[in-house]
Amino acid sequence: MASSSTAAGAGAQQKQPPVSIVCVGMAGSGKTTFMQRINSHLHTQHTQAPDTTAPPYVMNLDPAVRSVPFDSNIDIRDSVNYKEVMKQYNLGPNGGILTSLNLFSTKIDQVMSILENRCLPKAPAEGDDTPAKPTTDHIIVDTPGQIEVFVWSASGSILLSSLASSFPTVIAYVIDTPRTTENTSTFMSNMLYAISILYKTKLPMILVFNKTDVKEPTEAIEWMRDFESFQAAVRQEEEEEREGSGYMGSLLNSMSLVLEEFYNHLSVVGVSAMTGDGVEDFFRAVEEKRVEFNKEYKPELDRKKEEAEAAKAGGTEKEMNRLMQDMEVSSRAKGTGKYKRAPKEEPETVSEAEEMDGESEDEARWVERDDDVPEEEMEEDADGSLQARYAQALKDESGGAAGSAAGYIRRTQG
Ligand SMILES: Nc1nc2c(ncn2[C@@H]2O[C@H](COP(=O)(O)OP(=O)(O)OP(=O)(O)O)[C@@H](O)[C@H]2O)c(=O)[nH]1
Repeated sequence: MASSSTAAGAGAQQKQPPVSIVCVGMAGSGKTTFMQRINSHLHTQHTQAPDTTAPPYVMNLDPAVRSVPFDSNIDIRDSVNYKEVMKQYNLGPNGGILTSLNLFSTKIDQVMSILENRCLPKAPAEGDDTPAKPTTDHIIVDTPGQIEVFVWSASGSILLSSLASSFPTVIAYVIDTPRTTENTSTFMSNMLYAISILYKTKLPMILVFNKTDVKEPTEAIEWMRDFESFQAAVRQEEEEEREGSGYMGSLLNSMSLVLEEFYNHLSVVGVSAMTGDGVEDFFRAVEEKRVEFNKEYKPELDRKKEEAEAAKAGGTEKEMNRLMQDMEVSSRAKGTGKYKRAPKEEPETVSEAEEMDGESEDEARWVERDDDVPEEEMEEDADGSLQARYAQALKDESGGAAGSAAGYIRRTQG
């Protein structure tokens, strides 16, 4: 406990943003029990060291859960009624969860501003040297048991990327150890699931082997660290005819070689959400991943964000230029704006007509609207106000995060 509390306390004094821990895992792996355990661990820590630690900020993103055994600061069920969504849109359970998440993610702007307000360290008043008391050091997030609905949906991506853009974010992939280590193929299936989540979310991941009170993850960890021991287990299963054909065995063997690189990117801890065993190891891994996030993931995320913003700004500018070109052409053609035509004076005498013919074509056809107005002001008046209005309209169209989130969902979900 000492090391994790020290890390949390030191983090607070340097005014680091809290780390957000997103718990994902298959149904029944023990996510909710694990959430309850880490929540109570952080509360106990805060009771013991109130000046250097803070209780966590808790979010529940599972719309279908009937009751959660911990208090949530933000609960998706407060904004979306899962049962109503199913009824109204005539959906099944998974469609209901997906649509509820989609509806919730259209409010991501509000959610993020609450999170930032409550969880980011406040800047001290000028001249105030006292170390800031942490608001919170951890944001913990529970997700639906249907992992694919969360990880593979547009709304899941929006929620995760929004979190990661404001806070160091870590995925805690909770695994049911006794079931996963039943045999090599179940183990491999679970690892492939983890790999798909790692590559989809592009966030640092901790493999949490849960239920260690029932079975220690020693075997699983050995399989990850040493592919030869995994291959030996595959051979043994084949000999015992536990796992069917040789084809399956050679596939598993090849996979174990391929996955070696993936395993190197992970932190692995064994915990028992039931007894609390291993929770300190988990928080040590979180601190490691926080550092890794800031060093490796954040620069990449920032680069992507800048690229997206530049592309958006570039796109808007291009649109604006095209629009302005169109406007110039049409105002030239129509004789409006700065190309407004002077009312044509009819020559009253032949000499007047000759004089008028002698004027340069430009002078005769295109005259400034008001000679007393400086040119820059004129341009602004003629085109600028319109330009500003169009720029505003384009800005409005591209929308804030919520607008773009809604658009993104519409586009990706059809
Ligand atoms: N023995 C043991 N049982 C556990 C542990 N953690 C969870 N369980 C049990 O596993 C079952 C599922 O736990 P939950 O926390 O509901 O799992 P979940 O992943 O949230 O499940 P969903 O809500 O369906 O996604 C429950 O019966 C828990 O009591 C543990 O560390 N040890």
